[in-house]
Amino acid sequence: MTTTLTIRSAAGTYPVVIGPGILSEVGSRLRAQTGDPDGGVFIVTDDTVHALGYADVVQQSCTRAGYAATVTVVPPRDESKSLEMANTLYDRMLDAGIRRNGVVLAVGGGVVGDLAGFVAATYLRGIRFAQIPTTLLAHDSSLGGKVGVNLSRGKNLVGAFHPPIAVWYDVQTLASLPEREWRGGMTEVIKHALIGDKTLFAELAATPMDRYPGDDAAERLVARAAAVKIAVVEADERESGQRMWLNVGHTVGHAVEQLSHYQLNHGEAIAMGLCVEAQLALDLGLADTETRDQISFVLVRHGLPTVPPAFDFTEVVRVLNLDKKHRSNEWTFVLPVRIGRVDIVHGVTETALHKAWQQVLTGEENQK
Ligand SMILES: NC(=O)c1ccc[n+]([C@@H]2O[C@H](COP(=O)([O-])OP(=O)(O)OC[C@H]3O[C@@H](n4cnc5c(N)ncnc54)[C@H](O)[C@@H]3O)[C@@H](O)[C@H]2O)c1
Ligand SMILES: O=C(O)C(=O)C[C@@H](O)[C@H](O)[C@H](O)COP(=O)(O)O
Ligand SMILES: [Zn+2]
Repeated sequence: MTTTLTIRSAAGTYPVVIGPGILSEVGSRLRAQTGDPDGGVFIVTDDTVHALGYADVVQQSCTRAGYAATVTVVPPRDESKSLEMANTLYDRMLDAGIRRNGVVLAVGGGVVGDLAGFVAATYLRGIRFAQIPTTLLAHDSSLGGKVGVNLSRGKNLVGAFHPPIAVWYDVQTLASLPEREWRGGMTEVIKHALIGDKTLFAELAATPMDRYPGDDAAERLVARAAAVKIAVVEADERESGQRMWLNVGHTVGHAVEQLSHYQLNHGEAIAMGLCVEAQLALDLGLADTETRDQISFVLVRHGLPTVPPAFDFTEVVRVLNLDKKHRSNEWTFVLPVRIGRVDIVHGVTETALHKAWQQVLTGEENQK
């Protein structure tokens, strides 16, 4: 079985193909979509994914389809999402003779997708790229065209909106994901359910899916979560409003992820961020206790952490001040109001956040 969704973007409509066995079809799909075998194919992957052979399968399929394809491997995880690594990739692309009509293929998780997409967005002022996700979390990162790298002072502070020409998602790659990475990806699935699919949220609360559930179930799960993201991105591709919804849990979560020096994975940090932000929504009178508790319940059910490390709160504020959603003099958060609805809230104060942060850290919220 294969599910095909589409995303309408200002740059054109692109397919999101989800199913088993897609890796070995990438070359023929690329050929069918772009028609030309010129310009070169530049495949980016990380060490772990490379060792699993996924990039080689993609490369061989490209060669069969008539492309000159090279594979470049970066170290795994967020340390590779840097301007330095982007610079290394530009050099490799020049060495490989990649032209303006070349294509970058990102074979990996969100790190490879964000990095390779950023390089594609900027090399020769922008060339085409396709996302070939291999993590559950990448059902989120591969859609919508946000690409970028981190600076030492903050996450995703340099980037672009550069939609891929296609997302080819082979769910069979998810079978090799370590459970911790599967669970991290579940955070974004839960986030999408929270934003726009109450039925999925209820199903996740009733039945944990804390590891790879097999090809068909994985395909259905990815397609349902992706459908929420696609609807939001189509309504507001450049994040002038509604797309900020996808940032629920991320104002606090990104700060936690960075302050952990990326020892927490993105999904773990966002799970903690969701819990603090759910408490904040309750404190501000925007959500009720049941909503807050449902959110932490479903996260715990999927083996996710809900309490951030006891970072110095002034450090949290320092990092959080650089969040891209903030307006000049006030903080902007996206807060869960009820299951199926999040709101953009301007003017959140440090005092309010500190109270919510402390409550989650000390477990005091459980007494309320
Ligand atoms: N652009 C967006 O819209 C968007 C959305 C969400 C997250 N992100 C970004 O995505 C990144 C997190 O993505 P991620 O969680 O996929 O992390 P990741 O890319 O670091 O992958 C997680 C780990 O899993 C390994 N891995 C990948 N595929 C595997 C497989 N099939 N089998 C075994 N191991 C595998 C990787 O080598 C890595 O060690 C963060 O940088 C986050 O900021 C971006
Ligand atoms: O696609 C979006 O928009 C998102 O916000 C998805 C998030 O899950 C993702 O972590 C994204 O990278 C956050 O972007 P940022 O603009 O907050 O850096
Ligand atoms: Zn995220």
